[in-house]
Parts: sequence; C-alpha cells; structure tokens
Amino acid sequence: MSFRTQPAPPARLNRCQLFGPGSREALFEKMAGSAADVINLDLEDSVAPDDKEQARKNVIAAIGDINWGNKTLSVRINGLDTPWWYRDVVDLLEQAGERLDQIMIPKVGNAADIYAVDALVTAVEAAKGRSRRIALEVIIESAAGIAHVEEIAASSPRLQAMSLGAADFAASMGMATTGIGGTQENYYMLHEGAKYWADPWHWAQTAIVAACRTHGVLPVDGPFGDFSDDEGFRAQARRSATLGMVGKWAIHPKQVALANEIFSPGEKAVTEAREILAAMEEAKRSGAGATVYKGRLVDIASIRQAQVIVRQAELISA
Ligand SMILES: CC(C)(COP(=O)(O)OP(=O)(O)OC[C@H]1O[C@@H](n2cnc3c(N)ncnc32)[C@H](O)[C@@H]1OP(=O)(O)O)[C@@H](O)C(=O)NCCC(=O)NCCSC(=O)C[C@H](O)C(=O)O
Ligand SMILES: [Mg+2]
Repeated sequence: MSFRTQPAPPARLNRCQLFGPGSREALFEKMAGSAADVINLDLEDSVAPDDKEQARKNVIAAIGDINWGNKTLSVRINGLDTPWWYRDVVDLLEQAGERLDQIMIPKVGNAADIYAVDALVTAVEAAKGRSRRIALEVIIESAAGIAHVEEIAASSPRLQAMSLGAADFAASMGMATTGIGGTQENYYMLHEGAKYWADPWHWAQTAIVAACRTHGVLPVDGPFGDFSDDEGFRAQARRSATLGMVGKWAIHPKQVALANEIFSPGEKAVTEAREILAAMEEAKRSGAGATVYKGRLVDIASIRQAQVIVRQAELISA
C-alpha cells in the first residue's frame, strides 16, 4: 500500500439506481415503492425541452410529498452546457425539502464542472441554512470525461458516486453502435473461423473503478438499454461486479431485481469469505502469513478480498 492509504467509499448500498423522467409524475410512487437502493428523478435527457420547467416543479413537490423510505434520493440535473442547470440546482435547494440526498451531474468533462456545481450548491445551502449537506454523483459519458476521470474522482469531498453512461459515451467516442451497454455485434475477435465477442465497455469501466477506488467514490455501471433482455443485463452486471463496480442503473422496474441479485453476494460467496477469514485467523495464531483453503493459497491479501464480500453482506443485512 502506498503511504497514502486508499479511502473507504461511502458505507451505503448502491446496488440499483432506478431512473424515471421528472415529467412522468405517475411513476414517482412506484419508484418509491421499488426495491432500488437509489432513486434518480431525471430532469435531463428523458425530459423533452418543453417539459423541463414542469418536470422541475414535479420533482421539487415529489421530494417532500412522497415517502422515499431509506432510499438515497437523487435528482439528475441538466448538463452544464444547457440553460437549465443552474436553475435546477437553485430551485431544488431553495424549494425542495431536506429529504433530497444527492444531485447527479451528467456529462462531466473535467474537475471544474464539479467545482462549479459545488460552489453553487455551497452558496445556496449557506443562504438557505440547509442543515443536510447535499452529496454529488457524476456520469462519465464523454471522451473528455473518461480522459479526465481521475481528476473528476478527486474533485470534491461531496462526490459519492460515479457512473458510466454508455449511450452518451458511445456517441461522444464516435462508436459505431446504437446499443446501450452489453455485447456489440461487431466487436469480436476471430479465431480459426469462430467469433469471440469481447466487451467494448471494459476499459472505460476499469478506468472508472481505478479512479473511484483511489478517491473513495462508489463506481457504478450505467444503463442497459434492452430491458427485454434479462440475461444480457445479468451478463453485463456480472462483469461490472467482477471488475469492482458496486451497482447498476435500472431504466425499467424489471431491472431492479436483476441488479439487486447480481450486486448482493450470494450465500456461498459469503460463507467462503468468512471461512477464509477464519482460516487466516487460525494461520495468524500459529505465526503464519499464508495457509491453504480448499486446496488453494490464501494469505494476508485474501483477508482484504474476503472483507470486501463480508462488508457488502453486512451492509445488506444491517
Ligand atoms: C422505458 C420506459 C419509457 C417504459 O415505460 P412504460 O412503457 O410505461 O413501461 P411498461 O408499460 O413496461 O411499465 C410496466 C409498469 O412499470 C411502471 N414503470 C415504468 N417505468 C417505470 C419506472 N422508471 N419506475 C417505476 N415504475 C415504472 C409502469 O407505470 C407500469 O406500471 P403498472 O401500469 O402499474 O403495471 C420507462 O420505464 C422509463 O421512462 N424509464 C426511465 C427512462 C429514463 O429515466 N431514462 C434516463 C436514464 S438512461 C440515460 O439517460 C442514458 C445515459 O445518460 C447514458 O448516456 O447512457
Ligand atoms: Mg447520458
């Protein structure tokens, strides 16, 4: 470990973030009643320009009127290249109650984007005497965002989570696809006549995970567009979880259970992790730094690996 130790991310569940357009008020109670850990009320790309003002009013009212239980409640504001974003921030913080937890900033390109929102949030919080500090989350969904991912992850103590937005990311990168996440038909290797499909999102995900883990931010996988394809969603989510991401967006309610399933460690994995910790306790007592568990090496690094799984299981059962 470096002299500068890795900060822990916020100790909260983020297995599924359920999105709904701020212009579709009828969905809000259903979102609140879902099993998602995080709710994202959207003012950005799922809301048509003519509906922006009304959507903002709907969301402000819903924050106070609806019982959101113990969910993290987040609002996605409009991008910093639009005329709507500053009023999204000001009206939300001046008019919505204290129940709002977080603001999501889309299409961030560098640390200065977060600095600008942080400065505005800080000023309105102070002016209104808000007692609860608003957290921020960001979406990496542009070439600039991924190029500056580390400075973005380090940008503000308010920053709690960072997602990959596959749709805008693909567009910004000029990727030849209209698919949102998952396998892409033309992204394959050929070996002895057989096609092997690789994962075009992998490198961006690992860049996000590394930046987030360096700065104590939760790395999250974004949308999977084809909500009729449960197995496709599961496969993408399993890859993200294996790489270190803590959760995934749901753009339809049927994806909530899928995300919760994949990002909750199974009983077998938790039992195995606890057994590894017990085996290492035993090894330590006899003065050893390594031992054998089920025919394989476990050592002090295995303790840290097992703790990731046990900590997630404890958060879920808390
Ligand atoms: C995708 C949808 C437009 C589909 O809506 P709809 O046609 O109403 O779906 P169904 O008829 O299948 O709905 C079945 C029941 O579920 C309720 N429902 C639908 N959507 C939601 C929801 N989001 N939350 C809670 N409940 C929901 C329906 O009312 C039905 O209920 P009932 O009649 O009682 O059975 C719609 O799901 C939708 O708008 N989804 C969210 C879209 C969104 O927010 N998009 C933004 C995030 S993705 C993105 O921005 C890309 C990203 O930035 C990137 O660049 O990658
Ligand atoms: Mg987007």
